[in-house]
Amino acid sequence: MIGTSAVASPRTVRVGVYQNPPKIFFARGRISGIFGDLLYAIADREGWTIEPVVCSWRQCLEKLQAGQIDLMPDVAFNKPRAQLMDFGKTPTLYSWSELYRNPNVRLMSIRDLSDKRVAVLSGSIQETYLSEMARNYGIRGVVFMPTENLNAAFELAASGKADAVATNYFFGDAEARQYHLDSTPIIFQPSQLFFAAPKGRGQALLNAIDFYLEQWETTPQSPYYRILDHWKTTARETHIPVLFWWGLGALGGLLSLALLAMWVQRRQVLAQDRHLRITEDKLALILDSVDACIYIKDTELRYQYVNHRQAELVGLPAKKILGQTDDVLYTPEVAIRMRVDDRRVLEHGERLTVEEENRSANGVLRRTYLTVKQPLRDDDGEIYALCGIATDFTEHKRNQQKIHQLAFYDPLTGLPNRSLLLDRAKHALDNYVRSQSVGALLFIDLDNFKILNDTLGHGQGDILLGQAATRLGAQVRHNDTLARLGGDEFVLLMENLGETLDTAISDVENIARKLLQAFTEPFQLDNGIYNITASIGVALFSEADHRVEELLKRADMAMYEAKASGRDQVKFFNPMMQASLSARAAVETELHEALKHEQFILLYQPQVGCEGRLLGAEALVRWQHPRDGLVSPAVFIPVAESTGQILMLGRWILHTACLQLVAWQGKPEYAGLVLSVNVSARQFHHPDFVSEVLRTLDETGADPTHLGLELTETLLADDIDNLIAKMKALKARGVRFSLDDFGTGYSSLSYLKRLPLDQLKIDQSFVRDLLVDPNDTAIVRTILALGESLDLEVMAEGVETIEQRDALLNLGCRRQQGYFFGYPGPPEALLDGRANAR
Ligand SMILES: Nc1nc2c(ncn2[C@@H]2O[C@H](COP(=O)(O)O[C@H]3[C@@H](O)[C@H](n4cnc5c(=O)[nH]c(N)nc54)O[C@@H]3COP(=O)(O)O)[C@@H](O)[C@H]2O)c(=O)[nH]1
Repeated sequence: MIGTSAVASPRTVRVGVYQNPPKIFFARGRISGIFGDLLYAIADREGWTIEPVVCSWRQCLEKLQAGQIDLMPDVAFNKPRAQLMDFGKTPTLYSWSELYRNPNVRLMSIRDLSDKRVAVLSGSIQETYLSEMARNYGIRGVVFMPTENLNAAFELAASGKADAVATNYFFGDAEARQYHLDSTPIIFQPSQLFFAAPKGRGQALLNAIDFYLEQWETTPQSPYYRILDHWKTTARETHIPVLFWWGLGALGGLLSLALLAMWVQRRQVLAQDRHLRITEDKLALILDSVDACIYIKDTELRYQYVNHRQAELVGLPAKKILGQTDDVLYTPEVAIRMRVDDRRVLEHGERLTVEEENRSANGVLRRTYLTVKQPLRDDDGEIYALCGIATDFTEHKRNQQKIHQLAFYDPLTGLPNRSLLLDRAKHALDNYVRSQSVGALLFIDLDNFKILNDTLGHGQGDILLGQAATRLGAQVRHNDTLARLGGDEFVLLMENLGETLDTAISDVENIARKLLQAFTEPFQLDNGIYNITASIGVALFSEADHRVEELLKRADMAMYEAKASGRDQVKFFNPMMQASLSARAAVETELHEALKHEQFILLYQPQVGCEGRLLGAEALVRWQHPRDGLVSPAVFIPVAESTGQILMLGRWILHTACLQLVAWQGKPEYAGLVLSVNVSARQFHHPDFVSEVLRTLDETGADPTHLGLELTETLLADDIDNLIAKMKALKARGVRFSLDDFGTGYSSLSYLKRLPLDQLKIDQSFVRDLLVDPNDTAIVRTILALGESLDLEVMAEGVETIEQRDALLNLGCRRQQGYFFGYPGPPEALLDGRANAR
């Protein structure tokens, strides 16, 4: 995620480590725990080598001040410490402290601390804070028992040598169970935990740590959250970032303390405490200034206390709320839901965290609250009330939804994107394995969408895609997932189609037909209407091997079959397609060997002009397969193109053709011939294509003016300016260009005019039916006229009979190629063949 390093200086960083799991501890020679993992994640990116220095908390503090270590993790910020060491800007964790008691000791409020022995980590923030608190509250006789490490403190409390132990919540919650200590309601001092460095000597390290923390803490997928997750500190069920929980926890801790103090004061009646400095009024002031709704309800669910924010939410003054129940304040649905939750708290003593959606007082603004409800107990542990703290997290929720939307939905159509589809498909397949209820994946691809994009522009293409998504969406069942994979590709995932294959197939067929019908009406674009069709490939779950990728591949193959059969069709994946897929995979594997051992040859087919004069030849590659003999390029060129092997093969073909040209240059009868070489789109688009051709010409010494490159119309679909630039660079050296298979694809006239072409080659399909289909005659005539107006030569290919030859001559097409003049053969055969004879 991070592209640049914060400081980028490789160095050894000495880090103090002490036992305080899960935040930090030393295990197997490494620093472990949340701080440890974070530090290593940062060190990996910064090139730091971490050198752990094991020490007790106090020793670590001393070493840090003496500059014997460079970093100390897990240090709570306070002003005195800030005099002695430097802190980063971004807190690493948010925590609070808590007291854990020996089960034989009664410890319900801070007042009970009187004459108690409290074990604390020596020099810790808990020691300082508790002694200050005891002094402020006038609590006498508290004896602090400082220990070198937290485990020793817990041991003291467990063995009865101390009555309680004070520690941070992270460590305490996990350890208290092991030592059979009970947690108490006494929680205090929310704190922010940092990495600290020696005063004035570690700013660069802290900056680097801040750099990562700042970014990671605002990014849900970052290492920060992964690490917290790993140490089980995130609240998975609500997917709320851990920071939020810590913030809420800290607030909760503070408020609980305040509330508790307030109620304890009230209940312990003015009792003995003349020393109590914090009055109820002051606490109410604090509670009113907090940005959260706080309330207390008695066991009859009547409000006993509401703070200012809660009164605002309800829209009544606090005194009008007191004594009321939710039935009077909220809509019946909200009141019922609240009552159910409140009962759980009061009757079962549960501490609940619930997400609530309430309307504001004026009933218009809908806000989302994260509410913590907890029971309040008296000295005997009896529940006498509940306390609720509701934090408005509407903004957070909105942001969360935005992030989710961006991550899993396609912005153009609002449909699920590829990630969400893959996730749902995986669940669907898992479900299929369990239930055997058939499902299907339909791959929907718009026909010739590229033409729309290229001719009317991407803006119009987007409009059509949006409308297509709406039309498709209207046809699908509620529980199915319609997704957009990208471009003009949509996928429909259908589940629970029943257990018999026959019904499933007919259901899928029905839906697929409806999807095709959705395209029968023209689409309304900005400047008029546009007709388009779609092709659909279907793969059924029952046929797949339970892998999403395989299922997608099969549906994709079936979709291509639908296109090959004339488009606007539905095809189901069948084993024949699988066979062709396997054969293709075999070709791909064998091509590696073939390229390594140069198992290819070039054959040359004559191209003739007036009176059958030999003008040149087209080089056509063949694979001399050691087992299968001569293999047609129709079998292996498409595979080589899709795997990229065409790049290596193309280089060999060009090199061999150039060597042939050089051989001809020495022989007068061949010297004037032009040799045409087919170039695939992938080859041409390679950034080094031009330099490779020029280098081959230079290395072989072939005359560039006798080399022709045959490009296909598919090339014109991509970045035309780049295409023209490349052609011009080669043209400058004299290389010639033909547009092959002309008439089968689509070529915009404006493009054609800009391309530095020499020749159009009429596709053989038009020549084949020239004598029987007047349309083909018209097409050939049009291409010839086009060639004339653009000043381009026109060559017809696929001429097999004398009648075709004559018909072409009559139409004015003098340049011809085809079996009638000669089959592709060895170079010597060019002059021996019929080319000469005709
Ligand atoms: N990128 C590269 N592609 C190549 C190369 N060599 C061939 N190919 C492409 O493979 C496809 C099949 O080629 P091939 O089997 O060689 O067929 C060519 C001719 O043999 C065939 N042809 C020629 N005359 C006739 C005829 O009278 N009748 C008839 N039925 N077929 C005939 O046409 C093919 C030539 O097509 P074209 O290239 O479009 O001029 C084919 O797409 C080749 O392009 C290579 O080296 N690189």
